[in-house]
Amino acid sequence: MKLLIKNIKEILQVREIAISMVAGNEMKVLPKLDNAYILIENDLIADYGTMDNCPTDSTVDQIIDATGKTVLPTWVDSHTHLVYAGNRELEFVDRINGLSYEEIFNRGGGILNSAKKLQETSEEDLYEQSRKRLEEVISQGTGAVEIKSGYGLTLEAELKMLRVIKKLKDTYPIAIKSTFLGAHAFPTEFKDNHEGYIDLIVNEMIPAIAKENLAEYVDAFLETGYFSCEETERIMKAGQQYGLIAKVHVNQFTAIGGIETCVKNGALSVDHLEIVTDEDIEILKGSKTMPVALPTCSFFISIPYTPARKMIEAGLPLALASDSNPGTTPSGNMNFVVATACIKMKMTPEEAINAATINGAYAMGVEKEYGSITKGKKASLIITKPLHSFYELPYAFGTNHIDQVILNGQIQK
Ligand SMILES: N=CN[C@@H](CCC(=O)O)C(=O)O
Ligand SMILES: [Zn+2]
Repeated sequence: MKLLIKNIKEILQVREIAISMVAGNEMKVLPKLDNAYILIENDLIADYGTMDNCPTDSTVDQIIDATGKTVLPTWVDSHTHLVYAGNRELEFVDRINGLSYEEIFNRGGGILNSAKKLQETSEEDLYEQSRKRLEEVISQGTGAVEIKSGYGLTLEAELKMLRVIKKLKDTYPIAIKSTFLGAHAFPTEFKDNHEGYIDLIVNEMIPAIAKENLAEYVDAFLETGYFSCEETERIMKAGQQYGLIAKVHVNQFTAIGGIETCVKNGALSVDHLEIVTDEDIEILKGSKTMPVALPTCSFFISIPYTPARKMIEAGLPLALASDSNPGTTPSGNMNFVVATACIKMKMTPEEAINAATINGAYAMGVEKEYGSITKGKKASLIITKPLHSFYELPYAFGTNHIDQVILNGQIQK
């Protein structure tokens, strides 16, 4: 099957030679091609170029005329919790009325509230609720997504979440990576027995998950009041023994040395980073760990934004992800993530698009297949409506600019 997209006004993120990520000043550059075509063969990008070299219509099976439109790789959302049960609208109103995220958690709300709901929800119902959110983000241009467990907090409920993620993976053309986040919060019964819960994670949950091959990554909420550096380190090390690489929630509210712990343990990414110290930046500089910012979480719960300018100017890479979850970011819309990063974090559109494509792909280990327009990569593309320029994507932040989404060569409805 050959699909030709022709008369494209501009193709963004064209990388003739595959790269794994961009850092520092390189993030300002978003290579593009004007008046161009892309040829898709089955699920892959077979070729691209300017219109003077476009293949003739008779050599292909299907043609899309993209006159006036922009084509870019689908978003890569490397941090979500989009499998969950119910929602937390009441806590949203509690926060409007003055309670903080921390106060709500201390009253038994927050993650524990979502865990209670999920434990009472059947696997079928959980799948049904979650697939709607997955379909929504696909229509919003996401072509690869990481999904975490962490609203189960018992062996049985964590397995239920991970099986739902697996079923989504087997059913939809979007690329999915799965992360075990049993260390999201201490269940009430382990409130005063942290060691007991870590023992359960290390001795029972991780081996059971590995046996069913249900996760690629392991995560923890490394934060004051949640998991300490030492507790997280124990979990990362246990994960390593089963081939699970760490991707960790860290520095959302406080800096307690978590970034150093994660880098030391070979974490693929450190995510949130609303609070970042100079020392953290130095530690990240010498590492292969991708920092990941979640600006729509900052937006929704009114906490500081990741200091993107400072980090990029120090030479670091940065990825952007949605954090889609019922508590701090009930949205998986990567278009809004990119716009928020430009508007609130002062990232340029070029930096933000790099962060939400190739750097996101690195942060979830799919950079060889996704994140750029490169021959041989998966044909997962966004075709926009006609735009004045691609700056309109973050500028007109409330407009749906997406005309069509193609995932692995398949046009989505
Ligand atoms: N901060 C930790 N975990 C999620 C939120 C969890 C929740 O409130 O349900 C996050 O990344 O923001
Ligand atoms: Zn998260």
